[in-house]
Amino acid sequence: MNSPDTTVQQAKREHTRTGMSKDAFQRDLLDNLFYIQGRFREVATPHDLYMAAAYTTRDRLLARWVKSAQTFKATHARTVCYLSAEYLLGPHLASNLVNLGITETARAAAEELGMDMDALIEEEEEPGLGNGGLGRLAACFMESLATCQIPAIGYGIRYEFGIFKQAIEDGWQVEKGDNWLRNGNPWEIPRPKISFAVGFGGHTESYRDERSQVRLRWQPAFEIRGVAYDTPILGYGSQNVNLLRLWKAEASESLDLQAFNTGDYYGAVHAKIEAETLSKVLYPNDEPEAGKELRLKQQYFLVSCSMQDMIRLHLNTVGPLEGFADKFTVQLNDTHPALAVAELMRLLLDRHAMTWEEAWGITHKTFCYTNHTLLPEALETWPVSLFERLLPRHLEIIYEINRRFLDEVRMRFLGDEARVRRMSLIAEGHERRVRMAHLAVVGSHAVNGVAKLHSYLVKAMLFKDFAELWPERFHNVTNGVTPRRFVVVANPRLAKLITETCGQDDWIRDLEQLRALEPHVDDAGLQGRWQEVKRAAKQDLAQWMKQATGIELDPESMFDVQAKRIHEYKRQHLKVLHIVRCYQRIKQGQVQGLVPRTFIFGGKAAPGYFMAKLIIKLINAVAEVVNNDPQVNDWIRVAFMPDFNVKNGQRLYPAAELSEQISLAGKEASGTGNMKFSMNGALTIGTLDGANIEIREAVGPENFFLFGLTAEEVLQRQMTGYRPWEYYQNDPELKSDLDLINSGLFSHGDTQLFRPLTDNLINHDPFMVLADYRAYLECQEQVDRIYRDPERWTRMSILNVARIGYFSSDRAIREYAERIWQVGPQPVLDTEH
Ligand SMILES: Cc1ncc(COP(=O)(O)O)c(C=O)c1O
Repeated sequence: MNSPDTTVQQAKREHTRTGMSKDAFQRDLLDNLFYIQGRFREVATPHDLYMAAAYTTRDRLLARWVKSAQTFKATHARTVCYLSAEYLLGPHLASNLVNLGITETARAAAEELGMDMDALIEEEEEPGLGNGGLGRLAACFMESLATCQIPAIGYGIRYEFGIFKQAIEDGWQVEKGDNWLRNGNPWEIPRPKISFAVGFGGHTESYRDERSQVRLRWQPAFEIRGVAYDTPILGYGSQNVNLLRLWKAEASESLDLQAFNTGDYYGAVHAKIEAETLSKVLYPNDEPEAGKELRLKQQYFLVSCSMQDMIRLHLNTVGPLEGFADKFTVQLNDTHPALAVAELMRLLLDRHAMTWEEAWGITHKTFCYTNHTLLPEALETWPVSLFERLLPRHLEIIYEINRRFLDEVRMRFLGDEARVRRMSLIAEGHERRVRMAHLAVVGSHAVNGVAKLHSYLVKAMLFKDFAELWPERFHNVTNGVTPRRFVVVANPRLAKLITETCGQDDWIRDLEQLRALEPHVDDAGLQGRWQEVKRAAKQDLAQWMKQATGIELDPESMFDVQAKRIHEYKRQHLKVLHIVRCYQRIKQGQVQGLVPRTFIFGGKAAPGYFMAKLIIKLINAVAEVVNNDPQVNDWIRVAFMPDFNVKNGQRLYPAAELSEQISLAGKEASGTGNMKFSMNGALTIGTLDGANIEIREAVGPENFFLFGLTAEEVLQRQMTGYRPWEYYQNDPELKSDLDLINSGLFSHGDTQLFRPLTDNLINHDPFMVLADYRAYLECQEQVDRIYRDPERWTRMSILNVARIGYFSSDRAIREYAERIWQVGPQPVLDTEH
């Protein structure tokens, strides 16, 4: 062991701000506390300490970040630009410490100063700049891109208010503003000089250029500025740091000047405020809200800043724009940034004087598009009239793209005008609308779905006409999630056990290596420790839940969890019916075969989605009765975790034993929560939907609880006529469960409260809850049977983890890199340490 003297000297010798030893970290933590927070140890609040720890960690990223930028510039590295309206990042501190490889060092440094690193990590407010799966996928992809050493820039919007915070009052969801920047954000670096003007409104006009060619240009009515805020995204075990560049809206200087000069002080300030509303708030819906002008403005703001930035970078590093598509490949995360196709065309045509053919050649080679949903209500369209008013030049460009595209369709499919109408970028009707998905497909050279079944349905149904025209354009890349955040950070006990069992921690970088667990699956020692790890995580969650909600969970019971956005297609109400069935059976003394269970839900409902909010109320109403009935609460309890976000997800995944993935087959594109649960040793009860199918194949059908209609059967029933009331009438238990919900038992005598939900199920049931009810109950009985055999259950749990390696986002990123982006790694060399 070093003497104190020598360690202090070592720390001094180590670079200030980048030294990786405990002493260097400690010294810099105190420095940052003093020089950034202006505090000393005795008076520092937990928030001051968190800020100091965050800056100390960020300092250690910056050298790698600068090195990465230098490397990518010098090598002219091909770069992936990920365009996404959402990034659901989760807290940075713990994840950056893991990726730097200094979690234990930092912990020890903090401990010696009398600080608890876990408490500091808790202090961080997460940037909730996304709604759910799509935004979280973007965050996993950014981390995996850096881990796979692929140069990348993530472009998005720096919403001042992210996804609302959910509180539960009287069982109902109440939304609270998410002022996440209130206490400062130590992870971002503002770049006031990287800023672009974004126009709106006005008109287009023709003029003659210097070669007397007639050209078009746009004279916007007003402009807003987008200013870059950069966050470094570090890869695991690599020096590569990628850039997340988020745009904040500000008033343009010209607007300022005009208004102030005319003496209209109030008007000037007002205009400034109005400009800034553009990046004020994330739309809290999973689906687009029809006709919301601000949302279209946000989308254009994102793509205009991002495409202008790429062109700036290209001109600064590579030169002439002819090679743009060799330098950049741009991934459109759903249709929200699809306008980028028209914007790049505009910039190349109007600003850089290219011909249509030149500009289209580049644009088409640049873009790739990921589809995320088959739900018709989620397919974005915008009224042509709104485009005319806000983006007149883009509308002209879209019309021209459409004209040329439909000519191609007519040539290929002679006389098939119905097909032409179906494929047009413009939907005709009483209100003409721009189909953003069609714009994305036509403007991209690659289109992908996010799980095998989904990609198949994208080709066979959603974009059937397009797949017939361009079959080579369609791909599948099954989603993945990062094991760093969702195992190493979220579940350190499990990570330690895996590392000890496998004899190394290479699995963190190469998740397929989890296979090394498999030979140990019958080892009683491992099984015992595996159960211990799960029990400890359940106790942690129980403790948190008690403190957050007052609800007592029994860690000896099975933790059965459904956590995801609340949506009818995800069928949280199917799980409620199961709870009501358990309740009735226990009340009637039929407890044979039952296993004590804790039913845990988490998830937000879109603020305007009445049925989803009623489902939350129903869950809490059932919870109130069940949890307060001593006759049943030894057997079952129900808890709703408020404010399901990334941070709370990290509490849930490690503690879950049963993962509920029970959407109606054909509706869930992929799901990523399913992967996170399984990676943490939960067994899945699920339908053949989204990535469940591939998870089941990977972990083995015998280690997965399957039930329900297949996507094909769903289609057949829809075609032959689905009659939910027949299930209601013919299944006495189902009838009695629905009747009990309407009896007022769960609603203090109110027999009408849940009627909209139950009536909808009995009469319409668009997501076939009643058709799958019986199969679900039977499958749950099988779950109980196996849970009663802990050895068997644990074995299945270990096998789930051992075989889940495919669902790492590193694998997904490698597939994109090879099949879609044609981009390779560009390692950044460690020259300092
Ligand atoms: C906060 C949050 N919301 C939503 C999701 C998506 O869940 P699912 O894929 O089950 O819909 C996730 C994770 O995958 C998440 O972390």
